[in-house]
Formats: sequence, structure tokens, C-alpha cells
Amino acid sequence: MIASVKFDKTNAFKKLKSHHKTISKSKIKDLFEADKNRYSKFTLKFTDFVIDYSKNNITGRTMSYLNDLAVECKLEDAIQAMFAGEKINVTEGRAVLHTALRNRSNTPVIVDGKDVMPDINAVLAQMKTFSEQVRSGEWKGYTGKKIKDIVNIGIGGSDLGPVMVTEALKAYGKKGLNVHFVSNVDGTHIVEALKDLSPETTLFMVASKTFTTQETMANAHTARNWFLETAVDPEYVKKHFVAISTNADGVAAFGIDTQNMFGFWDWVGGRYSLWSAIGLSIACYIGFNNFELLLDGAHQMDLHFKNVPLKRNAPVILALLGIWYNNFFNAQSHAILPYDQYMHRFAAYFQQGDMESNGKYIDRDGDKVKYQTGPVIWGEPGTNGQHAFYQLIHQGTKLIPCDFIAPANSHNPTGDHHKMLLSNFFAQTEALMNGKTKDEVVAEFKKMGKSAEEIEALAAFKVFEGNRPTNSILAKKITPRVLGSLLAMYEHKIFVQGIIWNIYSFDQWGVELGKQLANKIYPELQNDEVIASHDSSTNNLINTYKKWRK
Ligand SMILES: O=P(O)(O)OC[C@H]1O[C@@H](O)[C@@H](O)[C@@H](O)[C@@H]1O
Repeated sequence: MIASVKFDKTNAFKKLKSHHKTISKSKIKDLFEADKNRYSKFTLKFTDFVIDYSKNNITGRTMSYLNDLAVECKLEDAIQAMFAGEKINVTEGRAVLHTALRNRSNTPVIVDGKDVMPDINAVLAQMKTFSEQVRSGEWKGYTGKKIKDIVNIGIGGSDLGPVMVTEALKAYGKKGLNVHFVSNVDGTHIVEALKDLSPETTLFMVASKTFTTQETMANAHTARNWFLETAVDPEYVKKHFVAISTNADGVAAFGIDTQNMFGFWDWVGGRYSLWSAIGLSIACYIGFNNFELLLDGAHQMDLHFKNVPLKRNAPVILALLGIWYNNFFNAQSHAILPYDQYMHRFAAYFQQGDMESNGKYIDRDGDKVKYQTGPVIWGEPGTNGQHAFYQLIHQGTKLIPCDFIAPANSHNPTGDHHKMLLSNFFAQTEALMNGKTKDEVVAEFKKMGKSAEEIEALAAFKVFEGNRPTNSILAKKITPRVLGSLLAMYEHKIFVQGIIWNIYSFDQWGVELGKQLANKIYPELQNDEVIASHDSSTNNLINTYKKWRK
């Protein structure tokens, strides 16, 4: 079991508090002046990427205190407990074993006295066979045609991972096979997705861990009606609908042949499930071999996380840096900025991964925390973000630590585009750190021939304080293996932060409430009766809606 340690009562916390007073007076750029080895001291190297965290407001002492914090919070025990299949998701009574899904070493992982690896391998084999049949055209629709379009119907963890990975690895996608994702209960989503598709060549994957989620069930029923309008015979459903779920009864009740069901288990959290059968659309799109490389990459990071000392451990370091800014510099958010257009859903994916995991104010003793927990995660790809919100990162009043991610090699090396992209990547982190002093601004103005009055009037607006912290992750190329490692690295970062903040990262009671509330109001919308059972705002909104709807 994972011990409860009050984060803000640790010795390391106190040391970090007073250390913060000193370090907040220093400038990152001066730390570079003072230490010529700073880059190598604060960079981690993997085979296919480097993580440079030298442009942070840290010294060796900071890292040492942060390491003490991790030790005091018994992080090493917690890591071992997760990998060993202990039921660390206490409020749901479950183990947390997305790492077993990609355990390419195939060493036994025991849950309730049973090795889970044979079941995992059996589902992987089923995914391999199925994805190969779909890709080769051996799997035929009801009129004997091969599948051209896959529509994944799911939401949250049953959507965001497959969307993000199929986009990030689009360069590996099979020509002539398209993937579409329908998540929102807004009918627009499914109507638009199906607009140009033919029932004869469309395969639906209904992805839901519980198989009860309102949005997914509504979309799945609409999809089936759309299909049967043309196909007519319900017998044909089995050629065009497969299910991915832990709930076999729910799948059968919907009318999907359980032969066409791909299972997973309650120890896979929704937001950690892309490695399971939830990744079926990924395997079909990029091919099973590439899906396995994705798993391999994640496994490499798992081994690193499990075995490398905390001081050289990438997820641990990223997590500790996040805590440093979140709890000592009062940063409220964290930006993830991939300089790779294919990774445009990466930040959105980790919005769920991080915020659903660590958006909690009750600690592992059931007490309300007296410190900040999970940050707001956000971001967009560069260079688009530069022309949108970077103004605030450079000159706003909020401190926003950023992760910059870029590949050295593009999948689309067109002209000089990639050099331009990367020059922006390098320039931004440098500018965020160095800023621009008043002297530099004045010198620039003078060169332009501006008068003393003009300079005096404008200089303040052009000064950049700098000292904005960034991590730079530079990969050789975004391959399935590299992406797998990056994803696992961020997953484990979330785990480490949850352990240190003394919260439970693997439940999501806040989301469950939303599910209940909508189910209460939905019946009230079925007739035109005036509603008076809520507060006056809610009553009036519902009644106005009823008056206006046609
Ligand atoms: O996969 P299902 O069960 O449909 O859940 C989909 C999503 O539902 C939400 O409410 C959350 O609980 C997510 O963690 C989950 O990924």
C-alpha cells in the first residue's frame, strides 16, 4: 500500500520554501554564465531524444532538495507498488497496470493471485489478426467490399488517445483506409462524420470501458440506425460493428456479437487505455507492427522509470520541476507546445491525462489539502501558438512553465520549412529565458534613428523580463517508438506528482457527478411542462429552451 505523507509537512518542503526565496532572486541566464556545464548537467539523453531542462530556475541544490522531497514522500515504494499490481487505486479498489499492457518483456504481473500477461497477449493476438484482416481487405462488409472507413465511437479515454496517436503517426497511416472519431453527444459530430461514408465500406468500433456512457451509447445507436437504413438486415451488424469494452453483458445487450468484442480490464484507467484494445483503431490505421513499436517505446520508458535512480529519472525530474513551479512559484498552468503539426492533439490528450488524474483536493487520508495540486494543462502546436497566446507567456503577469517538443527530422521535408520551424523552436526558449533588457531596446531604437522622446515613450513596452522556464525535448523523429516513450514519460510524470501531492491519481469522481446530473434533467426535457424543481436560473434556462425549441 502507498504510504500517506503530508507533502507540506516534509522537511524537504521546508527546505525548498526557504531555498525558493534565494533562487527567485536569480536569473536563469546568469546561472548559465556561472556554470559552463549547465547543459550537460541538466540534460537527459535517450537513444532517440534528449530532454534539456537546463533553462529552468534551478541549481544543483534545487534538484537535490526536490530529490529529497521525492524520497521523503516514498516515491520509490510507490513506483514499485504500481508495477507490482498493488491496488493503488484505493477508492475504486483496483490495481493500476497500463504498464502491463506494454510489458514487452512478458514477465509475470500478478493481480489477485493471477498472472495477467496471458490475457493481455491473447487480446493483442486478436487485435493483430483483426487489424491485418481489415488492412488486407480480407475482412469484408455485407456486400463483399473491403473496409475503407473506420469510425471509432467513444469519449474521454476511449477517444482522445486513439485520436491523438492516429494524428501524431499519420505519416504511418494506410492509404485508402481512413479513421474518423465521433465523441460528442452533439448530433452534429456523428452527422458530419457519416456524411460522405458508405455503410457498405464502413466499420464502427464502439469503444467504452463501461459500455454505459451516455454519449457513446447514443452515438452507437445512431450509427446502427444509419447502417440499417441501407443494410436492412440486423445480421449484417456483426460485419460492421465491433466493441471494445470491459463489459461483455453490455456489449451483447447492444447487439454486437461478443465474438467481435475486444476486452480489457478494470485495472486499465480510461485515460491510460490507448495501449489496450482501445488502441484498435490505431493498430488498424498504422499497422500492428507499428502499434507494437509504440508499445515497445512505452516499455522502454517504463523500464527507465522503474529502474533508474530518481536523480536521473526523466518522469521524476519533469514531475519535480512541475512541483517546483506549481507549489513554490505559484504557477497555475503548464503549457505543452509541440513543434510538430502531427502532434496537434498532444496537449488535448494530456489535458485529460493530467487534469482528470491530479485535479483533486482530497489527500490520501481523506483530508482537504492546504496546497495546490494539478495545474491547468494546455497548449497548441508551434508556430501557431506563437501568433496567438505566446504574448502572455512572454509579457503576461502569469508564470507559465512550458515544454517545447520538436523532431529533428520531419516526415515531410518540404523546402526549408523544417529549418524555419526549428529556428522558431530554438528562438522561443532562448527568448523566454533571456528576455530583452531596456539597454538592448534603447540600442535597437537608436539604430533605427528614433528620437530620445520616442525611445522614452516606447521602451518599457518592448522590454522582456525573460526568466521564463522551459524544458526542450528534441527527438530524432516522431516514430511510433519515440511517441510511445514520450507518452509513457508524461503518464509517469503525472503519477509522480500525484504521489508527492498525496492524492489518488487514478479515480475520477468529479467526472462521475456530471454523468448523474445530466441523467436527472434529461427526463424533464421530454415534455413541455414548466419546470420548477431547480434554482431559478436553471428553471428559467430550461423553460426558455422548451419555449424556443421546435
Ligand atoms: O470508456 P467509457 O467507460 O465510455 O468512459 C469514457 C470516459 O468517461 C469519463 O466520464 C471519464 O470517466 C473518463 O475517464 C473516461 O475515459
